Amino acid sequence: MSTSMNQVLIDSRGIPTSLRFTDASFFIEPTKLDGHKSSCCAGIYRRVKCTEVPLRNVVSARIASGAVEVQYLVRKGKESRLNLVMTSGTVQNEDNTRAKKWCEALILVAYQGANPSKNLKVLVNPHGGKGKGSASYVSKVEPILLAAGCTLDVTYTTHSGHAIEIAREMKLGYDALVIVSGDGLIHEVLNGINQHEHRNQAFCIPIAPIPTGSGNGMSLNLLGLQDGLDVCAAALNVLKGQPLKTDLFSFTQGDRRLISFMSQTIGITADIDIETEQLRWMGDTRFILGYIRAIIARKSCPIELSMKVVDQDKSRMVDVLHARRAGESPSPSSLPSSLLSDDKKPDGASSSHEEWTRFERPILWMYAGQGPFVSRALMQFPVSLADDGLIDISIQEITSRKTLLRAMDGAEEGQTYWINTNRYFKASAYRARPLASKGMLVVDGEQVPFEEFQVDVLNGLGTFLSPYPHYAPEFPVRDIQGKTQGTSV
Ligand SMILES: Nc1ncnc2c1ncn2[C@@H]1O[C@H](COP(=O)(O)OP(=O)(O)OP(=O)(O)O)[C@@H](O)[C@H]1O
Repeated sequence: MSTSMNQVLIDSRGIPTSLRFTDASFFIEPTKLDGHKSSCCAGIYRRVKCTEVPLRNVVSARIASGAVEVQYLVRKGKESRLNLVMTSGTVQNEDNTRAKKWCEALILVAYQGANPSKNLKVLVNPHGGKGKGSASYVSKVEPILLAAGCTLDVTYTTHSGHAIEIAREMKLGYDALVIVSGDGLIHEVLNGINQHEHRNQAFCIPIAPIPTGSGNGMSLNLLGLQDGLDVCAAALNVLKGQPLKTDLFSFTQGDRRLISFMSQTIGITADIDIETEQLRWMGDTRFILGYIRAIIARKSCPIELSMKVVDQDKSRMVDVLHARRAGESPSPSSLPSSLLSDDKKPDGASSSHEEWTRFERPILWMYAGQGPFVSRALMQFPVSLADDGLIDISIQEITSRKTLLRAMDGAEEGQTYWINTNRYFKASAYRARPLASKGMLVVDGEQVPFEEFQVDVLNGLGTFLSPYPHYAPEFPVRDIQGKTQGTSV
């Protein structure tokens, strides 16, 4: 029997079990005597069932009262969500000191040398999404964070705007801000940080969303489609994620300045958010219902829109995205000159990204922002990069009801789609002004009166925890006709 440093033998409820790890996985291998009872055969073991756990899913390993305890996250089935489980057993043929060393060695590789015991500020919104934030936090998230030995400073928000106050006054010593809610609370936290006495330092504390809101766009962008709505996967990201720098946006309207981290939207897409507020209990289905309602009404949105356009060629945007994912360095300040060549100038107008270009056509909606998903059913910015210094602007010109409804092909459970809007731009800034009666626009879920405003990019000011060096990979993209545009955009 191997007694290598990477293995210990335990007695797990009467079953001799080997625990070992490699560079990639942790293995639990129950063993039993191969048909013999004689002690002379005690060394001959037959493996009965082996469990392999990715090392990343290992949360804790320790010795407690002479027993080894390892906690880790596993899925019951390929498609199912993660759950925290524990394997434990008394140490066999080993002394406690060696088993303790084994636990330390496992944690060292499972955390790649990082400290598992983080100092965390946790904000829980009991009101977000279907109202299950508190229950999910207590039953699923907190046990994972405590298992890792984290120190938790938890606040349950009591009113709208509460998270702004907390973030504005918070201490700077936290390793991360854990936001148990949807995108709306992240928006509040970033706006609180923006008013912090030590703003720049506060912006460096990474934010880790735990998806208990309606849309949970940021969580989907960081964790991907499979894990983006899984609170246990998000808790694991708190422990194991690496800081990902993201652009933020400065939204200026008169004297008012807001930080936006995800999106600003005007027209039908804003109405969807506003008019389905009372359907919060439906989760993200409320957006699909709202979309159908809005398309039937098909209200136009008369605005004057000007942008500092950097690119408007979708296929080139996909190429740039792939190049960045393949490791090419970002080039926000040195955009390829080809992007600005004469044949690609927007609407034939003369343009460099320092010049304003007017978009003159009548529209149904405008969605500007970053991060592929705004909700599970809506991949609004599939070619978005986290820190390219640009804002993606998607504009739906007025078109037939039939064409618009066909976008719903992609809005099935587990499906995503790119509303193949008539126009998609990357810009360094934009301005919008209502041309008719003013309504509301929506900034990261916050309703704001639609009056003239300007948005500028704050390059790389935001920090989120992420398992990936970019937004999560492999977003399948469908266009409005339901045709696949690419599978790993
Ligand atoms: N205790 C509370 N009672 C009422 N509202 C609250 C409370 N705490 C926070 N809020 C407000 O709840 C709003 C909605 O939260 P959040 O946006 O996180 O969830 P959501 O809208 O369901 O999700 P998403 O933005 O992902 O669609 C926040 O903008 C915040 O102002």
